[in-house]
This record gives sequence, C-alpha cells and structure tokens, in this order.
Amino acid sequence: MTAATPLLPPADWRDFLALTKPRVMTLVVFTGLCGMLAAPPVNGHTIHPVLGFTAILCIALGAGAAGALNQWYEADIDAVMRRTQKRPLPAGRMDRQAALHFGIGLSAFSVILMGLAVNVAAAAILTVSILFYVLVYTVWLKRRTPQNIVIGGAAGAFPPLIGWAAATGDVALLPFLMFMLVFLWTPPHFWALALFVKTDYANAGVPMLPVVAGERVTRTQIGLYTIPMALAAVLPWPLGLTGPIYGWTAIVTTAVFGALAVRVATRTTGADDRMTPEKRLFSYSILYLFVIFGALVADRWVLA
Ligand code: HEM
Ligand SMILES: CC(C)=CCC/C(C)=C/CC/C(C)=C/COP(=O)(O)OP(=O)(O)O
Repeated sequence: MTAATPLLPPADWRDFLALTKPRVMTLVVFTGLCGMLAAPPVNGHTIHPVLGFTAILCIALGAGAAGALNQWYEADIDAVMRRTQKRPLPAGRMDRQAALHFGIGLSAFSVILMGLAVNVAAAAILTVSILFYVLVYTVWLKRRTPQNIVIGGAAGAFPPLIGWAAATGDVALLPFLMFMLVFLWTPPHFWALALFVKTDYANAGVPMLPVVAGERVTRTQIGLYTIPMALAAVLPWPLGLTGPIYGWTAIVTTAVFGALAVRVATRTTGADDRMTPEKRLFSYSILYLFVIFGALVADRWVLA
C-alpha cells in the first residue's frame, strides 16, 4: 500500500454494537419494557404483542443511536480516559463519519417506526430523550457544569414513560413517579462511580462533581438525592397506584439503598482507600432498578 492518507478499514459489526453502549442500555430498555407492562388495558385491551415488541425495539434502537452520537461527539475525551480508550473511535477502529451517519440514521429510523407503528406520544417522548442525551447532556452540559448528570440524566428516565405511552397513548401519575425515581436515582448511581474514577474525569477536563467540588460535597449530595429518590420509589403504594408486592419490594430494596448511601455519605477516605462502599453502592444501584421495576410488573400481573 502506497496511499498517502491512512484509510481506516471498514469497521466490524462489533464496533457498531459497541457504539450503542449495549450494557448500559439493557437497563434503559428494561425500564421501558416494565413501563409498558405496568400500563393498564385501554378499553379492555392490552397492547398487541407485535406492537409491544416493536415499541421496545424502537426504545433499544433510539437509545443505542443516542449512545453512538454521544461517542461521535466525545471521541476526544474518550481517548484520554482509561475506561473509554478502547472504544471504536478513540481506538481508531472506526471512521467518525461512519459513527455520525449510523447515529443519525438509527435515531430517525427508531422515531419514525415508533410514530408509524405504535403512536405519536411514544415517538415524541423517544425524540425528546434522544435530543436530551445528545444535545442537552453531551453537547451542552457535560463539559460545562457538575450539574450535567442531574439535568442531562433526565434522558435516561424517559423510557418508562415511553413504554407506558406506547401501551396507552398517554402518560399518567405512576409512570411519572417512575420517571422521578430514575431521575433522582441517577446522581447517587453516577457519583458513587465518579468517586472512584475521579482521576479519569480530571485528566479529561470533565467537570464531574468530585473533580470540581471535592469528595466531601459529592458524598453529601449522594446522601441528599437518596431521600427524594426513596420517596418516589415508595409513594406508589400509599397512593394506591400499586399493590403490596411492589410496595414491600420498594420498602426493602430502598432501605438497603439508603443504608449503602449513608455509609458512602458519612465516610472519609485516605490515599490508599479501596473505595469498597462506593463500588458496592454503584453495583447495587443497578440491581436495585432491575428489581424495583420487575416488582412493578409482578405486582400488576399477579394482582390483576
Ligand atoms: C447521565 C446519567 C448517567 C451517567 C453519567 C452514567 C454513567 C455510567 C458510567 C460511566 C458507567 C460505567 C461503565 C460503562 O461505561 O459501561 C455506568 C454504568 C451503568 N449504567 Fe449508568 N449512567 C447514567 C445513567 C444511567 C441510566 C439512566 C441507566 C439506566 C436506567 C444506567 C444504567 C447503567 C448500567 C446498567 C451500567 C452498568 C454497565 C456495565 O455493566 O458495564 N445509567 N453508568
Ligand atoms: C431512550 C433514550 C434515548 C435513552 C437514553 C439513555 C440514556 C441517556 C442513558 C444515560 C446513561 C449513560 C449511557 C450515561 C453515560 O454517560 P456518559 O455518556 O457521560 O458516559 P461515558 O463516559 O461512558 O461516555
């Protein structure tokens, strides 16, 4: 080969899959599915299985597309952080244009399919969540303020609303509380992780809370956000929106979340600290959402 400009070989399908952040998106898709399955029948009918499947597919494709556009925009900072260096763009396995086209094409496809096959309400909320993740979080806030994940994190809270809207054509108080639960869960989820990958963000110049405000403030904020998060989690039962299966699951799993968050909030660490409680809170935060959303569906279907 004597070409003057080095050309990248065509990217592998695995690189396109990696662009969609598949591991993170499993929980996004799961909360969307649970929002859909928790919705009540409309005029005696639940959503047709084919339409239900299409709606979940659209959430998965839309979320994946948003992840691809996020990586297209952030290739520079991903190249600096150890956790993200091996992604297809910073590792030089994919052309940036290919990632951009993939992200835009998949976003348009997911929204149009949702609008044509399912309904306009679900397509509209899907559009808002993609725009929120890409424009509000990634482009606007992430490099500017430590409140980036508080405001921008709303993007990841929309899927239960999308699922519910797909099934009913509308939104209601229960999916709104589920939105609030994920919205208020995001700061403890992310800041627990940010406490132990702080150096990565500092090196990349991303103003995450532990980098700009320090560990103490971050720990306190984790504790503070856990309080309204717990309220959003537990309220559906006393409000009569769910039954005891959800209610008791929410009480027990949220109490564990609270205990882990208090441990993180009240700790001070030295230089060689292994950050075990922080890692535990981060891992538990993921299990917590899977279990609590699963309980919402179990409640609806067992007590129906
Ligand atoms: C702005 C908000 C958020 C930020 C900044 C954030 C950040 C992160 C980061 C940096 C990781 C580490 C590992 C990785 O890159 O795979 C992670 C893991 C994870 N996040 Fe989040 N997250 C946010 C919101 C959410 C939401 C809304 C969900 C789902 C409802 C979610 C689900 C997950 C899951 C399932 C993992 C584990 C992935 C794995 O096993 O590798 N995150 N998050
Ligand atoms: C339906 C729909 C469009 C959903 C969007 C889902 C969404 C916003 C998820 C947020 C979770 C996420 C991947 C955060 C990563 O933050 P980051 O991008 O700062 O993480 P990084 O450092 O790993 O790139």
